[in-house]
Amino acid sequence: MVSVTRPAAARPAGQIAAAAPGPRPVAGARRTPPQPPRAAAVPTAEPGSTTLGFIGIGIMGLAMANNLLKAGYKVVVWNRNPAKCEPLRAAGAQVASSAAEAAATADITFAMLSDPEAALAVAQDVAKGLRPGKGYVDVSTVDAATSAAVSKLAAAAGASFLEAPVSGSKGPAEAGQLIFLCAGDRPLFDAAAGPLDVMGKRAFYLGPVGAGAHMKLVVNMVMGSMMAAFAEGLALSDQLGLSQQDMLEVMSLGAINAPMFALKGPAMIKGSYPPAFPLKHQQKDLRLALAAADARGQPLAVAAAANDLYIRAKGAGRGDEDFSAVLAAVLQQQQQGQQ
Ligand SMILES: NC(=O)C1=CN([C@@H]2O[C@H](COP(=O)(O)OP(=O)(O)OC[C@H]3O[C@@H](n4cnc5c(N)ncnc54)[C@H](OP(=O)(O)O)[C@@H]3O)[C@@H](O)[C@H]2O)C=CC1
Ligand SMILES: O=CCCC(=O)O
Repeated sequence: MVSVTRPAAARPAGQIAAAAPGPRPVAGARRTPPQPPRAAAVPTAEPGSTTLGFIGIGIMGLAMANNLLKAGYKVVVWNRNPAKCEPLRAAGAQVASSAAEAAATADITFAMLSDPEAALAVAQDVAKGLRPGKGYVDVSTVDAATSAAVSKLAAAAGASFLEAPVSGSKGPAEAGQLIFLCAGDRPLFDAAAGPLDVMGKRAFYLGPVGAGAHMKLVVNMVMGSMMAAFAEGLALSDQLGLSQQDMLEVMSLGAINAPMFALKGPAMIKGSYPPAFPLKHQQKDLRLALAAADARGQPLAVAAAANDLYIRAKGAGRGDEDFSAVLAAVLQQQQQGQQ
């Protein structure tokens, strides 16, 4: 993986910096509230010796954990519905009985969970297994406030924390071609370079906790709006008696060419939306991006209109289909307009 932002690993594999001793109590001094243990350095992850935790074995987690196993890392996994861990057990993973057990077993634990509520709930259990010298990397797409809350839980346990949401869907996850948008503890970013390299093609280090979440929400806000506009284009082409196939080809040759259109378009034309990126997650990302913009007084007129379409599609029972099923909401509106 080429990373513009990651320097060479800061320390040799396996070398753990000792935690600095806390300040001596001073007689007569005012009592200070209990401080969280200071985070000790996380050893650089190495295949063969490092145990990696993976929590959240959904569409993305399954592919990502599988790649870690294939690269030779020892992997311990946990999922709320334990049946989803079975393919990974068959591939050599250890299956933990709780998120806390996975985090207690692993040196660095990754989590790929559906939304802010899930990320926070699971982090509360994970924190019970975290210790100084361990790292927690949350790769779920959440808002910055949730990420900060998860970061605090890790810090209270003396562990290091990195938020690292990903760009790229099921295919790139399977191919180890994700793009990581990392922020938080820089030494953990360096220590996790190997696993990030196995799962992705590029890892950005963007700064303090919140920067990764924000970058992810901006990118997915644009993506959700693009997909909604694309769906409207397909519907309008059909209305105008044009070939949708021709529309795809014309778009593929011009400045608005995007891999997403070529990837999703042919199935959309057939009314087929096999889930790679579930529509309910795209709607969640638009909701979070709109809230982040609203908090800063920025209107997002296009994204807000797109969000309405995803809400309609979700309401029509399409939340677990691919986000390209937003076309179904466009077609439904089209039919209503014609009645
Ligand atoms: N699919 C994609 O293309 C991409 C998705 N993302 C983001 O990655 C995250 C996961 O996406 P994806 O894998 O597609 O989603 P899935 O819906 O396939 O998986 C969601 C995971 O979260 C778990 N989960 C949900 N609620 C809870 C809870 N309360 N407690 C414990 N576990 C819970 C699920 O467990 P269970 O199986 O038990 O329900 C499952 O493991 C989301 O934040 C999404 O926005 C980011 C980039 C691309
Ligand atoms: O969050 C999902 C992103 C999907 C993608 O980048 O293709």
